[in-house]
Amino acid sequence: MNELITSHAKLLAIFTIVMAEKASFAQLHPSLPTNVNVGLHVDAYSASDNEIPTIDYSLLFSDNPDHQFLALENLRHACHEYGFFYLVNHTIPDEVLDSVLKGFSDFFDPTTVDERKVYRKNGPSDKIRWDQNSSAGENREYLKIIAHPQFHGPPNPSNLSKILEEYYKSLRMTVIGLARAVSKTLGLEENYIEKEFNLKSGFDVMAMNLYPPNFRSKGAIGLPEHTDPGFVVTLVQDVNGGLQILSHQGKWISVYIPHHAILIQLGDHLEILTNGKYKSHIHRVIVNNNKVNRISVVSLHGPALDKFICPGNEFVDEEHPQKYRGMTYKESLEASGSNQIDVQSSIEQIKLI
Ligand SMILES: O=C(O)CCC(=O)C(=O)O
Ligand SMILES: [Fe+2]
Repeated sequence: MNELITSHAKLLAIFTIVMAEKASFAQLHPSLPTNVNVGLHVDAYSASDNEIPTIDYSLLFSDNPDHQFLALENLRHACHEYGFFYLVNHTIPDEVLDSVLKGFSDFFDPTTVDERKVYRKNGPSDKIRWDQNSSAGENREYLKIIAHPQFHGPPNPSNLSKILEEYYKSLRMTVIGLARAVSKTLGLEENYIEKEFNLKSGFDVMAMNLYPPNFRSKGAIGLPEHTDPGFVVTLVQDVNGGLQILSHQGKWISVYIPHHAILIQLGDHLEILTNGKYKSHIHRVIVNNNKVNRISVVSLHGPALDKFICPGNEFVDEEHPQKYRGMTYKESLEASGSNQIDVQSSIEQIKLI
C-alpha cells in the first residue's frame, strides 16, 4: 500500500514538474504552443552516435530546480569537454525545418544553375553570395546570406526567402536562449554573453550548402578543415553523412544528427571570450561515395561587428594568462583577408600563446 502511495506521489510530482516546465517555457517562447517539442525524445535520437552529447533545450529553462541544474550541468560538460552537441526540444517546429531543407533542395536544382549565377561574387559588400567549388578542395555549391542585423533573403524564388526568414527568426530566439544558458554554465549572470557580444546587433550569416553525389572512394573533400568565428554555429541537414569534427582528443568524429535535432558547434569568439575554456573545434566535410545530394543549412551567430572581443577578466589570472589578442569582430573577420560574408576564422592570428 505504501508503495502505491509513493508511486502516486511520484506521478503527481512528475505531472507538476511537467506543467511548471511548460509555464516557464511559454515565458521564453510566447508565440509557441506549449505542446510543441516539449518533453524528452532522447530515445529516438541517441542510438546513431553516442560520442556527441545531446542537450535538451527545454530542460535548460525548467522551473524545477533539479531538472534545470542537471540540464545546465550537461550543457557545461558538453561545452567544456566537447565543444559541440545535438540540441533537441529546441522549440523550432519540425515543419519549419522540413520546409527550409525542401526549399533549398528545389533551389539547387541542377537544371536552373544559370539562374543562380546572378548571386555570384560582386564585391566585399555582398549581402547575398552564390558560388560553386569556389576554393581549392571544395566540392559544394552554396548560397550565403547576411541574416542579421538585417535579413537579406534571395529575391528568387519569392517564397524561399519567407521560409528562410521564418526559420531564422525561431532559430535566433533559440540561440539567445542558449547564450543565457551557456552564461549560467560559466557561473555568470544570464545576460553575460548577450552583453559581451552585443547579440542584439549580432552579425549573422547563413550558408546553405549542397554537396552533390561523389563517386570517388577516397579523399574527396566537400569542405576543408576549419573552425568558424562567432558565438555558435547551428547546423541542420537533410541527410546524414560527411560532416566530421576533430575532438579534444584529436579523433575525427562522424556527425549523425538525430532527425529534427540541430547540431551546435561553439565558435572562435566564445573561445576567445572564455580565454580558451570553451573551445571551437576543427571540422570538415568528406564526400567519399556520396550517393545522394546532401544539403546543410549552417548559421553563424556572431557578435556585433563593432564589438571589441577579448578574453573576459573573469577568465584571466596568474594561472590562466591571456591567450588571445582583443579586436573588434569586424577586424577579426577581416584578419583572414576575406570578405565579411565569408565569415572565415582568424583565430590562429589572434592567439598570443
Ligand atoms: O555542411 C556541413 O556539414 C558543414 C558546413 C560548414 O562547416 C560551414 O559552412 O562552415
Ligand atoms: Fe563550418
